Amino acid sequence: MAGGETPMMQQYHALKQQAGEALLFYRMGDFFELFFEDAKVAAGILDIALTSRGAHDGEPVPMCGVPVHAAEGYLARLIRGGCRVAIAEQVETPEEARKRGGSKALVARDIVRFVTAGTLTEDALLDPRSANLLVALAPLRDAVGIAACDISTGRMELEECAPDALEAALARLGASEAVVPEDCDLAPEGAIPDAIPRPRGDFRSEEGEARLKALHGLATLDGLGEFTRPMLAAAGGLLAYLDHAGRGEMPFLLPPRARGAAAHLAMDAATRSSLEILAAQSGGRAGSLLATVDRCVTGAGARLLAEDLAAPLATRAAIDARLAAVRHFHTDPLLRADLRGLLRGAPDIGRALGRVVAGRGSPRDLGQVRDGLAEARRIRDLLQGREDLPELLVRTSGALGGHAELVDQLDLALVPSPPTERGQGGFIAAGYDHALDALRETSGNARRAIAALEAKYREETGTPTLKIKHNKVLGYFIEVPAKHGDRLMAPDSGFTHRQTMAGAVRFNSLGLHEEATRIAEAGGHALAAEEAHFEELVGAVIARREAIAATAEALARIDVAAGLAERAVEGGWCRPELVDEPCLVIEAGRHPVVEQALARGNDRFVANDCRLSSDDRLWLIGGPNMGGKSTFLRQNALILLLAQAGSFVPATSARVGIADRLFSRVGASDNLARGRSTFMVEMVETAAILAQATTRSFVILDEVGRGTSTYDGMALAWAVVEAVHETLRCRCLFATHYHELSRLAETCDSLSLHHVRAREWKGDLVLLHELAQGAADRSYGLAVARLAGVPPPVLKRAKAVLDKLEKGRSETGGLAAGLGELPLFAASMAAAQEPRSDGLRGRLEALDVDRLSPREALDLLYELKREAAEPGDPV
Ligand SMILES: Nc1ncnc2c1ncn2[C@@H]1O[C@H](COP(=O)(O)OP(=O)(O)OP(=O)(O)O)[C@@H](O)[C@H]1O
Repeated sequence: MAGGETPMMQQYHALKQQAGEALLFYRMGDFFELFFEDAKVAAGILDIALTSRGAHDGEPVPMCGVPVHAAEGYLARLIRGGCRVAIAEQVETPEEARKRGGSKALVARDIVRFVTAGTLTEDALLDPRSANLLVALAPLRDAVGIAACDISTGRMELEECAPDALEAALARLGASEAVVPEDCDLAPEGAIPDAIPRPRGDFRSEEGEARLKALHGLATLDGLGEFTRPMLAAAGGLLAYLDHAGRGEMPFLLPPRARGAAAHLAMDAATRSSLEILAAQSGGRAGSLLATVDRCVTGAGARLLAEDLAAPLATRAAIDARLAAVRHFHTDPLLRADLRGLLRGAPDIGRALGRVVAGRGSPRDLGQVRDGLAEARRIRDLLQGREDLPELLVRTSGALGGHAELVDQLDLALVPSPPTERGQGGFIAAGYDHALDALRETSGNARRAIAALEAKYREETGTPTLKIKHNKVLGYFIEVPAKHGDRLMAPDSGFTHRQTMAGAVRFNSLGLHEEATRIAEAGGHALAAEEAHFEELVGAVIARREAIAATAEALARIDVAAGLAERAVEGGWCRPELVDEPCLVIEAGRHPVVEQALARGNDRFVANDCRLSSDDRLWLIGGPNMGGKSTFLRQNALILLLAQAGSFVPATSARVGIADRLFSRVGASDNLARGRSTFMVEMVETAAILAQATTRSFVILDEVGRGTSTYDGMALAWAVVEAVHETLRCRCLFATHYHELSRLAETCDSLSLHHVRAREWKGDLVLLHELAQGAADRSYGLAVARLAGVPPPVLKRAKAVLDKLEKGRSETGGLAAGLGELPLFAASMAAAQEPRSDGLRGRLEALDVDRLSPREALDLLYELKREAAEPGDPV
């Protein structure tokens, strides 16, 4: 700290040190000020003026500021800009400071909260249709614990995964903020770009267990589920960070749930992005599967749907339970319409509750809890009056009620539309508290008395322009235009002069003072009474927080089921049949996103069948560019994903064998940001499939190998198809341009050939988008190029080159000449794995170790080593 620093700057620097990397919002009166680098960063992001104040080390101090009343909007922009903000408030009034340290004393300030992307609860800062997750990662031995929470609704989940599955787990969660132990290098590059390092000691399992027990007042966690050490270590890191961010004020957290990996369909980051599940590859929600499927009428429903699609299920009973609920709403349009009507009016009680429990609730939040719970009860009545309700709906509707007492209390206590500001009062309903009513009556009477005074003074002074006004500085006062001022200035007028303005003079009077005092006193007491009621209502809500959160979750689940039913009716979707054997039999399947896009242009989507089964599990699909190969591949992956998420699917019938993992590699996309070439990405992703897929997986591969030279590409594609067929033995759709691969059908029993149809008509290419049996008869590259507007001279030249190449092919047998003589994949794998026999191995095998003296053993070891190092030795 510089020696000549003002006390304020000293205080600032001390706070900034605590704030660390976060921008420091330093409260000064009605503004939050930022200084030094913080000011430059904030001014840049917020596009506000950068000024300066005083000097530090002889240099002017850069400064910018935002008004406190508008701080939320600025905070939102800073958070979106990737910043974290520490809020330093004045923790005493200037009067208190003066009392404490004399007239020049500096008001004490302290950081009261860190605002970060993962710790938001404010409505204005959150997207109503997306969850906002904070995650903590704890590597422990050979596993990583993951703790994830959404403090806007209190949901918390713990899971554990292998380090190489971390990237996929993070891709599923899509957290807005992550914390990790300092000096840990588990981050798969780029997966958690801005992870915040926190003290290692926070990430200990004992710490996590102790914090969870303390938070939920439990002696043991056994009742909540089975938590592993890595899970608890991650929970420790998460809770410690929340404690730090809230400066000891913990946000709302429900008891954590353990997530088992086997319960869900696993998908890695590349699969998620290529299938465009929650976001299109262009970045936004528009064009994603979620956007096409989502018909939820509440924000909470939309959030739950996103979660369902991000983590589809892998157990039949759980999927069937969801499907039965969707079917119930699907077959009953009236019920669906009524229900959705009620849901539409239900406020987001999950998030309102989150704010209330975090101590940031407003009267409006209490009103939302009241209205949401009342609506939930209506929905329960609607559902529970019905017969043959599926089990999931019985269970969820059971969580909708039980709040009658609280709703009654809130109903009586609050006005119909309570304000977001609680400082002004006015939210407690008349009739709830007689003393409060009396105080309001008093101030109402006094207001009327003031109006009467105004009339009286006008008459007495003969000044019809006399007015009684009110402002923050003077309170109530009497005002007359300057030219009438003298009349009231007279010593015996009964008025006392207060202020002379350019065109008016202001006065006080005894009568006015008395009434004003009555108003102020009654008003102050009324505010205090309302505040006390607010606290008591908040207490009542907090006491039932877990039941309210369960209601919020039940409402979301019902909204998702009804929304999926609505979507199914709209698109003519069917209920899939889930089975355990590995098959995928889809009749007239469609790609929901492409179909919707085509419909906008009045184009029709051509539906196609898919029939994968144990003895026909690999389809090789050829055909022209733009023919619809990628679309077919993806639509089947999406149908499987939707089915396992518990949704109806865009097909006339679907029999889906439950998959454990879904892999999608569609096209080779550049990932320059991560410093890998197109082909490298393609191979890394293919390697991941070959390493991880099981017989229960479903894989779609689109033109693997196209990112390199023809020979290399075809050779790789060939070997990958063989490996999928022989080793992985999983269901797979494989699109390719390499005609030569069709020869694989001769050696691979469970592989069949298919193509997307096209026709040339009067020299033009007609793409039928229709899938047919058999290999593609020819390629249509030149025809597609013509369609795309490649100039005729270029096409003509290409045609000449093509003729020449084709002639060469027919003479030599082409690219695949000689491949027929290749040993089968299984045989070549067996050869590769056969134990190598050589001289060294032979000598070692023949050795009787027990009969060697130590000296002989050592000599022999030297000899063997020398032999091993000899050039040309096969070891
Ligand atoms: N079944 C279908 N019905 C109607 N239109 C379709 C269908 N399938 C694909 N299309 C249209 O054709 C376009 C190209 O489809 P797609 O990308 O699947 O072709 P492709 O065969 O994979 O092409 P390429 O080999 O060039 O990658 C799509 O954007 C869509 O507009």
